Amino acid sequence: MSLDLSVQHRFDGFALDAGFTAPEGVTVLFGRSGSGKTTIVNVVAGLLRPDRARVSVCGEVLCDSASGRWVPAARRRIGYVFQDARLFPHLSVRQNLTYGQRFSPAPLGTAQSARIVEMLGLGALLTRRPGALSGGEKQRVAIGRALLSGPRLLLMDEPLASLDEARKAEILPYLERLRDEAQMPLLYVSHSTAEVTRLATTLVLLHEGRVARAGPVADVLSDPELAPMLGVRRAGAFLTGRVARHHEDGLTELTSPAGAIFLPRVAAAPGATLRVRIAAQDVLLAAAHPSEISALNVLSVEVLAVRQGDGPGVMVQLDAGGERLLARITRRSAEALGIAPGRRCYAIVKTLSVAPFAIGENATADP
Ligand SMILES: Nc1ncnc2c1ncn2[C@@H]1O[C@H](COP(=O)(O)OP(=O)(O)OP(=O)(O)O)[C@@H](O)[C@H]1O
Repeated sequence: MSLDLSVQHRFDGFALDAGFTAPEGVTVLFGRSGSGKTTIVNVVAGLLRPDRARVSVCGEVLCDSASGRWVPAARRRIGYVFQDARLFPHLSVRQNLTYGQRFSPAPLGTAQSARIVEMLGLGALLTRRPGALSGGEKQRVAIGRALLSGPRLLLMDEPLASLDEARKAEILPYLERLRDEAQMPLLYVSHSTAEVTRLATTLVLLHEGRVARAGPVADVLSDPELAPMLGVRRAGAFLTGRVARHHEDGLTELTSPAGAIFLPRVAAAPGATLRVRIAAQDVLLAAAHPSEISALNVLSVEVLAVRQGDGPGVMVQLDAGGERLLARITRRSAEALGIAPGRRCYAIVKTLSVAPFAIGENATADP
């Protein structure tokens, strides 16, 4: 079950030339404004007929300019969730949910529909009108409506962008469940590194209409060569860890291949596996194990690569027990500490620098 895509298209002043494979799970299209994310989504949906393209979903060719094949949007069996929920205000949640089924070539049956209503927590909302729903609830209905039409692929174009932080936090666990249970590719456009960390299985980094890099999210986020495209302040990798215990002083302790990690308390139960995003600029490096220091997270690491920036900073890629971290330090410090590939040192991560929104459940990792 995958989406395979290659597309070339020109607008006045913009050329798109991109190709990638999106396997099951969430493939996030990430890149600056105007890098071509929505154009790609529109080609996959069948809303834009490009100059040249080949798009196939689960082996079925939907568009092939070489042979002239073009399956119209309505027959593609693709679900589309937009930034705004676009529900019908005069219909109940139940009627909104079933609306898409009327036009679908393969709508879900009653049992599967009930399963999706349960997965998205919509049971208690079925008789309400959209006007009586929060933004997060509306988006859950929009996702449910897309799923009930029986899609082979779900397209989500910044589905959280119109929500505040509280509503985002409310809907993310549902998206995680969808990722882990839907057994289809989800193509997801986002500007948010927190969403990428939390949801992505695969990351496609777009830069000026081209794929700068595509691959497993941990590999792409920890590549120091890509940091300039992400922006040095936004660059950072993540560690996966398992909740070991909640301490009485408000900290949660994770065990990870990199060592123990302490976080402000998270809601996840002991045993849950989490991804913890660690921004490169929040990591300090020390040649020796520091003593009498306030930071709780001190990880033994090995330098894998060093990337020199244009300014005074360098981006250092680190191996932490088999996982990858990035640290952004000054060139001056790197020279003083002898930071070079193969050098063993210590990465210090200030406990409270790990933002709660950046912590997500990750059913696929098993440290
Ligand atoms: N219908 C159109 N006609 C002309 N130019 C277009 C059209 N649609 C998009 N473009 C241009 O193509 C480029 C890519 O647009 P696209 O919407 O795919 O970018 P994006 O990465 O989704 O951006 P954003 O993050 O701001 O939504 C932009 O320069 C945009 O102005």
